[in-house]
Amino acid sequence: MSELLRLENVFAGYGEAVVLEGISFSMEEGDSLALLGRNGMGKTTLLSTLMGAARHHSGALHFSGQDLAVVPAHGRAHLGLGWVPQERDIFPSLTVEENLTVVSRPGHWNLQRVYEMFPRLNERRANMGNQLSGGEQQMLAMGRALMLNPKLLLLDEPLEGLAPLIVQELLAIIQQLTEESGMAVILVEQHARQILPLTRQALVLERGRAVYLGESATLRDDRELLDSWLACGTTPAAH
Ligand SMILES: Nc1ncnc2c1ncn2[C@@H]1O[C@H](COP(=O)(O)OP(=O)(O)OP(=O)(O)O)[C@@H](O)[C@H]1O
Repeated sequence: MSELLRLENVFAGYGEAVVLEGISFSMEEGDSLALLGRNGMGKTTLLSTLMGAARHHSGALHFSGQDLAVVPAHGRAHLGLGWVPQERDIFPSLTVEENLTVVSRPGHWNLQRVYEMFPRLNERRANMGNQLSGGEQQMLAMGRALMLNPKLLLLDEPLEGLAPLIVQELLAIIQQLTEESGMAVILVEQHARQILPLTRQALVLERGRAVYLGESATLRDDRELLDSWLACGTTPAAH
């Protein structure tokens, strides 16, 4: 496997404000990373920095052999970055199928494969984006990102606010993506216990700094670490 993403001592934020301080990690092709931390610790800012939506101040940012810092935001999807933002941002007045095809690029993921992965979207293919439940919107946002055939998929709190049954359905799909698809995935979550079993490595942010970078399995088994950084080691998962 070759290296896909490398951050070295990255500082980033909004305007002059610095949110991320000295972040370093790397991922290989097909790798998976759980990006964890409590509210406001910088998880979304890290994804936004990769997508060019937050301001990169300093430090090396390499993706797929290129210096990402010099690639404008609009060119990053083309390079192979797929983003599913927390807000989902689906097009409300387009049908499910139009949402999926409007941004597609050739590759393994096509309409048929996306419908196989998300049978609910197939059932709803003629519905408008604004006629979907929250869970269906999340599926559509993920399906649309897959249609771009990214090398790295960024999922920002995909389970947020969804009913338990949908959460279980999405967790099974995310597991297929992280374990079988060959695509690399960064998964942002506040509920660490649900996603640590699905990812190879984990990065925990605390006020914009990395306080843990290592195997997800190690973090999963360490209640003390989970409690101190995430306050979730001994409490039941929220969903
Ligand atoms: N557009 C913005 N402009 C200025 N500051 C911002 C902006 N977005 C986020 N911030 C600040 O950056 C810090 C990190 O926020 P961020 O959204 O990255 O955290 P997070 O870990 O993703 O939290 P959450 O789980 O609530 O989404 C916070 O202090 C937040 O107020």
